[in-house]
Amino acid sequence: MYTTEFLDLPPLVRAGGRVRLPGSKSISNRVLLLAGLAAGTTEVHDLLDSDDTRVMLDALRLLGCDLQRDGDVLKVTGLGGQLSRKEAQLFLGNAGTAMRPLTAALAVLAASQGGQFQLSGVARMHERPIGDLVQALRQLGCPVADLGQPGFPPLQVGDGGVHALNTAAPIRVRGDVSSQFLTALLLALPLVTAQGPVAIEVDGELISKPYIDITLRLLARFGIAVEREGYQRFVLPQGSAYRTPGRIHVEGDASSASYFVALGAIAGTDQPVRIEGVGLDSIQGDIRFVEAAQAMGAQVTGGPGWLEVQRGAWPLKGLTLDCNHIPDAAMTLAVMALYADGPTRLNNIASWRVKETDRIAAMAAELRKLGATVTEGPDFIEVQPLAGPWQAASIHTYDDHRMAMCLSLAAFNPLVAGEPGVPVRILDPKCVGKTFPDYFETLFEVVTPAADQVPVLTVDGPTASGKGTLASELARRLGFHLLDSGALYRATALAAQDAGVSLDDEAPLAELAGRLALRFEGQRVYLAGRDITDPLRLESTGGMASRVSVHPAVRQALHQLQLSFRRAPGLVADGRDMGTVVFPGASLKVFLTASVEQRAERRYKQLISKGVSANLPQIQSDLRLRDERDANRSVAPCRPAEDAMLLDNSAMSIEDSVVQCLDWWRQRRPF
Ligand SMILES: O=C(O)C1=C[C@@H](OP(=O)(O)O)[C@@H](O)[C@H](O)C1
Ligand SMILES: C=C(OP(=O)(O)O)C(=O)O
Repeated sequence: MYTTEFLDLPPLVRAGGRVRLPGSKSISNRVLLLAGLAAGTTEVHDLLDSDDTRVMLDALRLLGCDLQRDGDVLKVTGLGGQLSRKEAQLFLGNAGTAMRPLTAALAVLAASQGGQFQLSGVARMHERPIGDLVQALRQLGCPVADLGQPGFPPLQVGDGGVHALNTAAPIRVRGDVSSQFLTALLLALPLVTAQGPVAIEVDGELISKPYIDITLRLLARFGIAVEREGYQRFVLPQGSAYRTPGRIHVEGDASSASYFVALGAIAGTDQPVRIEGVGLDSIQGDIRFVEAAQAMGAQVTGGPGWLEVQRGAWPLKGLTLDCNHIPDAAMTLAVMALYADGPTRLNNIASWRVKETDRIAAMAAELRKLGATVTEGPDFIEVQPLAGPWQAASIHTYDDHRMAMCLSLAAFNPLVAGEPGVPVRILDPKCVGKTFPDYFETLFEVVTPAADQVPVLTVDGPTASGKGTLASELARRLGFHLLDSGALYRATALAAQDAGVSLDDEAPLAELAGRLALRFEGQRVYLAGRDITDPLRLESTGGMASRVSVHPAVRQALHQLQLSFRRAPGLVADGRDMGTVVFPGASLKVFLTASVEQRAERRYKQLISKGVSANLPQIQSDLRLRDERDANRSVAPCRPAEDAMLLDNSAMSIEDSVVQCLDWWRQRRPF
């Protein structure tokens, strides 16, 4: 997951390949709660691992459920309807699928067994309505206290006492704010059917109906057959009891699939975008996003557990659609609308206003930043395709995973072949952690950036100038790949040593460099499968690398390998000729220097701290020698590029240097 302050997406042109989706949030949290309430152990396969499921798991653990991980399987041993703890404070983040159902289940359990639970979440959760559910629970006779603003979390359910519940009369609940209130009652009320059946009646037009279908299907898997009259009246039969199915599989998330369906529809594809984990047989209502995407032009085929998407009509076709049945995936249509031939109007989406953020307002504001004309109303949004050029925009994401994922699709803006397009900056990309922590990594695996549009920042400088530390910190803060080009020369030197090749023998050295089997894995480096991280850092290896790197043929052999590090979202390249030779078009070139005395002292301290004996005057004279050799070699001498920014860090902390470079970087970006 990218935890950077922002993530810059280069303009993207093509897509294709295979995507494996994470598990469905809606199924995961329902299954977890049902397994937690049931007796016995449920093996949950392919559970979503994200913020929303983590808060549910934490809550179940606090309530006394036993949770055991076994590879990809989670074994949940439930409470069997009996509270094992009578008090707990539960933090539920911004997960509606945890807050609403747990409120109902704990209200019922606390009232009937004597208990008291506090449920809270992030600030936005405390602005998301829950009053209709609270009212329904109070009708039933459950004590529920508002701990903040009435009608919103935080809440306290139960007061420690045992209360007789009024299950004879139908429980009425409003359905037009969120279907999760009805879902919550359906999941919780089997707990109070000992005396007789319990009926729920919906007031007003129920929204987001397909989510009720998911609830009913999963209840059925846990042995509860709900009788129903459409979406108006539901009856839980007397004696309903959760029975674990033993083993249950979570489908891939159909809402998450929408971004990749859109990708296939928008991007030119060499091969289709294949989406695995969810298919046309999905029990999730958001699978019907496929129909909307097809209506806009996407070519979609699919089967059980898979979908394949390719661009069909181009530009896409604008559409007008009642999106009440696909409230989450519909957001994706608003971004597809940018690529359409006419306006797109999404109707009946009032619930967008009370989700992770006010999504109608947020979507309108961010699409306008890209240059679109957007009209919004209380329950609709209308987007006109872009008339003029796209604007490079810095997109606010409002701590809303879907804003981040949807707006990433705006990076496909080089609509005319040959146009470079503009980058899109996604602020706070870690918000995708709610349902799809690796969204951006997954995206980068299947997209191709526009030619020469992946940004590069080079850091060149002499030995021990601190460029390695600076470059890796810059890469970390920008979420970019890192090329430590020195490591390639060092690895070549080690490979030569292994093969008994002389460091002066240019042709065989170049041959070795050309087929270097190097692999970088986090902080570790492997050469032909052997971990060379430590030998790579030895002073003696540095000296050998300096000798190897004077050979033009070796430099040439490593050139292509270095270029291959330039991948989305961007690259920080550290070395001696990154800005001058390898990436002459880099957006920012930093040439880092420090006095020989300073560098020698740093190196000296570094060695001493590693327990290696060192001699300061010796290090100084070695450095002078290497500087001279590097600066005066005929090929790619270590000198600043003409357009490089010089940074003498002799008297600067690492953080000061990082801040300075990020400042320059920001100035060069079009946001
Ligand atoms: O029950 C569910 O799993 C959900 C129901 C929908 O909410 P509303 O019923 O509030 O529209 C949906 O937006 C949410 O992401 C998940
Ligand atoms: C509305 C959403 O989440 P929640 O389950 O918190 O309601 C969503 O995921 O788009």
